[in-house]
Amino acid sequence: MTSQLTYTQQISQVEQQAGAAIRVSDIVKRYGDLTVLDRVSLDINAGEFITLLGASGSGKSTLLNIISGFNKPDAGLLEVDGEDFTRRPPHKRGLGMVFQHYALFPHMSVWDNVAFGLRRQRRPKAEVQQRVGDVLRMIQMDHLADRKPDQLSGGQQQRVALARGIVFEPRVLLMDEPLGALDKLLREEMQLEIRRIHQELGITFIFVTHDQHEALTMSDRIALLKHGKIVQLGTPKELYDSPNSRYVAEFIGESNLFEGRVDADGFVTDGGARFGRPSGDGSLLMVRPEHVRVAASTEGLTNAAPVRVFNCVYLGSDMVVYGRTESGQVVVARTPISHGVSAPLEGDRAVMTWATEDSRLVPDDAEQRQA
Ligand SMILES: Nc1ncnc2c1ncn2[C@@H]1O[C@H](COP(=O)(O)OP(=O)(O)OP(=O)(O)O)[C@@H](O)[C@H]1O
Repeated sequence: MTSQLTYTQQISQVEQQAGAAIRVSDIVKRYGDLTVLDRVSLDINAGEFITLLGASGSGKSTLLNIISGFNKPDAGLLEVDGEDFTRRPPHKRGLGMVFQHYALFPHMSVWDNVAFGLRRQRRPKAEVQQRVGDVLRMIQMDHLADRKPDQLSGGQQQRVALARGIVFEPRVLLMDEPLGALDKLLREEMQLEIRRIHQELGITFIFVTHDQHEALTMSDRIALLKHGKIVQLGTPKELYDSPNSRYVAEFIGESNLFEGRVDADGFVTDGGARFGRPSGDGSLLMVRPEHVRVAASTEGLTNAAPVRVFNCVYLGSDMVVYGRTESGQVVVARTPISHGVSAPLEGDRAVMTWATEDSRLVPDDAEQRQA
């Protein structure tokens, strides 16, 4: 709902909302000759879960730290619910933070770790009791309140760090790779847990990760950064289905990309193959592996890429088939395993095929820059 409101409308709704709206306008950050953030602008809706995604060094943490106040921009404006926060010190911003290195006090119990900040602010005892109890119940750690951090698993420690971030009832929670130190299973469990807590609290979450899968799982919207610029902003589905450049198509999920051009009869690849004309604009035809089927012959197919199979990977529920066309292009198909269908063998000839409506035109990076 909120994503359809204008920034001004959101501001007028602030009283009823737990989360704050954030506007980043033309933020620039430089270190010497290196421009780390290059006029970044971003509107974050109140109550939204937004992820800053990008490769290492793309500027995600720098942007997050400018929002938190731990870093100062060289130019640009930061507004929180319409108020200028650009130069406001971190402790006066009222934003919660969770880092990858949870930095819990080792000599204090879980309870005391969570209560620490509130006690330092000299909040009344009853309020501290109430809030810490509520938050520990929310993160399902109330039964471990007396434990010390070294008696907890990594996932449990991260829950405590999360509790410390939300116990102040901030209107925004900033998280910098909070799951980076956890193993895959725990990470996936915590992704769902953080998503649940977001829904329960209704506050704005800004989450930094370099893991595209994590971003797709958790976010309402994703801002994909490259070299200090947001190259695409959208819902996970928008970024996955309609990437605006080769970079985005390759960063988010797996993709088959054919270089070529549209002509009167459809799409012709640089290698001379003909395919149906997909929607979109650009000189790359993209089709995701899960939309590619492996067929035995080209007969009756609009989209047919004959290949020699060079690898076939069994993934339990799915099978991934890698083929190479005569011109050397790799085409990947990911299909659910069904009984009675045998996997192609390495060295087999096969035909990779897809429905035209499952493919899409994507601008190559240079075209996207011109646009
Ligand atoms: N204090 C600093 N002095 C000089 N350069 C810095 C400083 N802090 C960050 N940088 C540089 O700024 C760029 C962006 O860093 P940032 O930490 O924002 O990237 P990131 O996308 O969060 O990467 P990562 O995923 O590796 O943490 C990097 O090239 C980094 O080396």
